[in-house]
Amino acid sequence: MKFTKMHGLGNDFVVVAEFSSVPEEISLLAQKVCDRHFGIGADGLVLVMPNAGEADFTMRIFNADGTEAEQCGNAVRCVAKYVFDKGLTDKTEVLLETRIGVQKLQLFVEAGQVSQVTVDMGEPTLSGTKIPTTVDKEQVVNHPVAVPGGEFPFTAVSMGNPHAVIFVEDLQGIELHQTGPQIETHPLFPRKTNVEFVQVHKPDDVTMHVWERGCGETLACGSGACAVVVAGVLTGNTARKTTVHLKGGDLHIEWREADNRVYMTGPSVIVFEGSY
Ligand SMILES: N[C@@H](CCC[C@H](N)C(=O)O)C(=O)O
Repeated sequence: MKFTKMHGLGNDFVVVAEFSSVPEEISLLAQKVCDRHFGIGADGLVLVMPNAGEADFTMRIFNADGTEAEQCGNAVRCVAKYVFDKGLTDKTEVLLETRIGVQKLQLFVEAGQVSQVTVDMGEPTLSGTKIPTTVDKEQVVNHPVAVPGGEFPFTAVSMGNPHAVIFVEDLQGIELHQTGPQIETHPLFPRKTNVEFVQVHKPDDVTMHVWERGCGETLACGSGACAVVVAGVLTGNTARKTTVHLKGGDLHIEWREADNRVYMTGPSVIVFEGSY
């Protein structure tokens, strides 16, 4: 199987474009290739496939534990670079079908290669049961979650996948590897959740650390950064246009008032090619 190793701000993926549909044993394949000791090593396995409908391509994303995610902002940017840089398209506006629908990608090209991508990440879902959480409210804002590591007020946002966003005074005081998995698997979240801890420097400038569902700590999470800005606006912590600093670099996020959609801009990188 030919693959391309890519990353979006250190959130890394094995990208494969060899299949026309999802293979039966995809969960096992994802676990094997993502293993950092016995496989290639990645946070996720990404399939790029042809699309039979209005979109240009189809993407599916599988976490390192073999579970399928509905959405992945960093992987979407990687796919944009993959299809353009490899000559599968010459369009700079690409339609990509993911499990949450067709996403529009704007590609910025420098010297014939994609350097940055803006992704229309769609409208956030805020209804507690739709995210899903077990909290039956229109919005779940600063709701308490109690775990052995402490009690935290979280704001729940779905960007197609679930996120629990927690604003804290000092990120250094957070034991991410302890509290992350405790919140990820808390009964409040029937399909588990991604967990973002955020420190606000200025309303348009925040730092986020992320514990991802199905992967553990990653260096960046695109859908998570979008959820952070939505939660930031709902809680009065951030502006609608905010730079989110992650361990792997920066993302520029805008939750646009005019259309209620979230736009994410950031880079993606090809690291190497191989066969497995
Ligand atoms: N890193 C991704 C999100 C990947 C999926 C996530 N772990 C989930 O299970 O929802 C991103 O950049 O959005």
